[in-house]
Amino acid sequence: MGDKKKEEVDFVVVGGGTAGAVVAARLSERPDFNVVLLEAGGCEPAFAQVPSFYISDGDVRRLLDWDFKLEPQAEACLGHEDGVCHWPRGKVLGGTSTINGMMYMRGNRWDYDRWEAEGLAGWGWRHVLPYFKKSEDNAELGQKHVDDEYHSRGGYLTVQRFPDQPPLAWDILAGAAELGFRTNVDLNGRNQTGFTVAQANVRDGRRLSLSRAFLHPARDRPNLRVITNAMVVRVSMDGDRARGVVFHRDGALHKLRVRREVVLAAGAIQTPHLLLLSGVGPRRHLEDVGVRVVADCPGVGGNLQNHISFSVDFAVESITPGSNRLDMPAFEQFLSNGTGAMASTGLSQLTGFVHSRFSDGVASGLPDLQVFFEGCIANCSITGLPGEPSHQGGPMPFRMIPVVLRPKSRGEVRLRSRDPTAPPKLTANYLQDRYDVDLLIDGVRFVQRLANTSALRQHGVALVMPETPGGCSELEPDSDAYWECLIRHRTNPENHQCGSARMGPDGDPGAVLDARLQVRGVRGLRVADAAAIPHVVSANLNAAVVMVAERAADFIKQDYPAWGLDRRRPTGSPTGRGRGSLLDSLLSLARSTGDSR
Ligand SMILES: Cc1cc2nc3c(=O)[nH]c(=O)nc-3n(C[C@H](O)[C@H](O)[C@H](O)COP(=O)(O)OP(=O)(O)OC[C@H]3O[C@@H](n4cnc5c(N)ncnc54)[C@H](O)[C@@H]3O)c2cc1C
Repeated sequence: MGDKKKEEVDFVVVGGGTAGAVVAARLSERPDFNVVLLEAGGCEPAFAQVPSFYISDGDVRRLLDWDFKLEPQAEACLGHEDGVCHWPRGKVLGGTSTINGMMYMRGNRWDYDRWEAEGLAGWGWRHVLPYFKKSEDNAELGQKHVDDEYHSRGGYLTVQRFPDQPPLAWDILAGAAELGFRTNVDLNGRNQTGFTVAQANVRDGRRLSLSRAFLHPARDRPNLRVITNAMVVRVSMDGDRARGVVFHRDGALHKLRVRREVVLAAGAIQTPHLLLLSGVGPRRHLEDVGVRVVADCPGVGGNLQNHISFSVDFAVESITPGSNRLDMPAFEQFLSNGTGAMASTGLSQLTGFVHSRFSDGVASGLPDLQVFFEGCIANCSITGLPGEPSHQGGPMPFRMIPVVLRPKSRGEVRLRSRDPTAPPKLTANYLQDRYDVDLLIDGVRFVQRLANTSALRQHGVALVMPETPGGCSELEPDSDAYWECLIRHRTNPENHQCGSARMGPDGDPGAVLDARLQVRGVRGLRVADAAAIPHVVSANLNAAVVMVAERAADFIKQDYPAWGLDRRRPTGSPTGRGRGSLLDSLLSLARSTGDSR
C-alpha cells in the first residue's frame, strides 16, 4: 500500500467468497478498471479440493470456518450444547464455496418471478436465467439429466456430476420412482419436482470453488490485486459517499480509497455487520451501540432467512460399515485420475423436491420440501457419517433430511458493540412459526414412506429411533408430538442464509438496496452477495448468489461505460441515477466542453 496516490483504486471488493470472486473477476475484465479484492481468510488449501472431505465437520473444516454461534432461543436448538446452534461460513478465498457441498441448484422459477412481482423490475426468471447460463460451463449437455434449454457451455463455472455414486444412491432413486417421482432428471429445468443425482461444482473430480473457477483465470491481470488475511473493519464515508475501506492486516490498520465504488461481498452475516459498523442501519440500534449514523436504513440486518431441516436416522443392513472408508486404493485412485469414492460426497450428492400436504399440489410446480441425504462418504470416518459416530458394527447408518424450502421464521444480525472484532449477535427465531414445524413433521413422514418402498426395504433399510432428549421420552414414539419435540431439540439449520440487506422497490421501508444492488441513501456502495436476496430461493443457494454477483458486475460495467468520459462524473448514485447510459456520457461530455445543447 505505498504512497497515498497508489492507495486509491477504482473498486474495492470486500470478501473473496462466492460473490466476491465473481465480481472481482468480472470487473477486472475491463482493463480500464483497477480492482482490489480483500479477503479476511487465507488462500484455499489443497485439501479443500477433495470432495469427500467437505463434511468433515470437525477439525478439517473448522480451520477455514468462521463458525458463527446463534443466540440461544426458547423453541429450537434445545438439545445443542448450551442450546446454541452453529452456522459454518467459509473464512478462506472462495468463502463458503470452499467448504460447501458443491451441489448446483438454482431454485424454482416462481422464486424469481415473485421478486419481480414484488416490484424488483428486471429480476424475473426470464431476466435471471441468462445470468445463470452466463457463468455456467455444463459438461453434461445432451444427457438425460440436463435439459439443454436451461443450460450452457463456455462460462467459468464447470457444472457436472461427481464421477462416483454409492450404490445406495441409485436404490434411493428407485424408491422415489416407486412413489411416483420422476428420477434422474434435471431439477434445474422445466420441472423441479423429482429426485436426482445432482450436478455439482466439480472439475476433474475436484471441488471447483468460486475462487478456482473465477479468480484463477484472472490472476495474471495487472488491474486485479487479491489481498488475503485482510479483515475489513468498516467502510469509510465522506458524508453519504463511500470513500474506501479500513482494513486490518499484519497487526496494523490500513486505508484504501476508491474512486468509484466499494462492493460488499462479505456474505449474509458480515455484509450487514459491516454496514452497521459503517453507520448504515437502523438509527436506534446504531445509537444504542454508539456508532455514528450515516444513513438511517431500518432494513439492515433484518429479514435474515435460512432453510431449516431435520435429520432422520436410518440404517441399511446390506452395507457393511467401512465399505466407503478412506483407504489407500481410494486415495491412489483419486490422485491418479480424480475418480473413486474420494471424488464424491457420497449420498449428499442426491436430492429431491417434493410436495407436502401443505403445498398447492404437484400441478403448482412449486415443491415446498427438499430432501437431502447424508452418509456413505469416504473420509476419515468409518461409517461415512460426519462426526464419526461410535457405531462400529451392524447395519450402516445414513440420514434423510427434509428441508423447509420457504420457511417463515426471520432472524436478524445486530452489533454486540462497535468493536469490529466482536462477532455479530445472530438471532434465527427458528420454528417460531407453526408452518415450519408442521412442514418438517410432514417431511419426516415422507422419508419414512421412502424408506418403506420395496427398493429400500430389500436392503434392510429401517428407521433408527433416536435417543430422546429432554421431555421427548415421555411422548408416544413416532407420534407427531414426539417428532416435534425432537425437531425442537435437534434443530438442523441449513446453510443458505440470505436477505439481511435485501433489495426492494422504492417506498419499501425494509429495502436496503435498489434493484441495481446499490445501498439506498449512500453513494458508491453496492452489495453483491447472499445478503441482497430478498427471499431465500427454493433450493441450495450458491448458484443464486453467483447469479446476483454476475448481475452486480454487469450493473457496475453499465454504470461506468468504457468511454473514457465518465471519470469526470461524480461516482455512484443512491437510486440508480447517473446510470451511465450513452445519453449520460454524451451529456457529461457536453457539460465538460461547455456545450449544453
Ligand atoms: C456446509 C455448507 C454446505 C453448503 N452446501 C451448499 C451446496 O451444496 N450447494 C449450494 O448451492 N450452496 C451450499 N451452501 C451455501 C453456499 O455455499 C452459500 O450460500 C454461498 O457460498 C454464499 O456466498 P456469499 O458470497 O454470500 O458468502 P461467502 O461465500 O461466505 O463469502 C463471504 C466472504 O467474505 C469474507 N469476509 C467476511 N467478512 C469479511 C471482512 N470483514 N473483511 C474481509 N473479508 C470478509 C469471508 O471470509 C468469505 O470469504 C453451503 C454452505 C455451507 C456452510
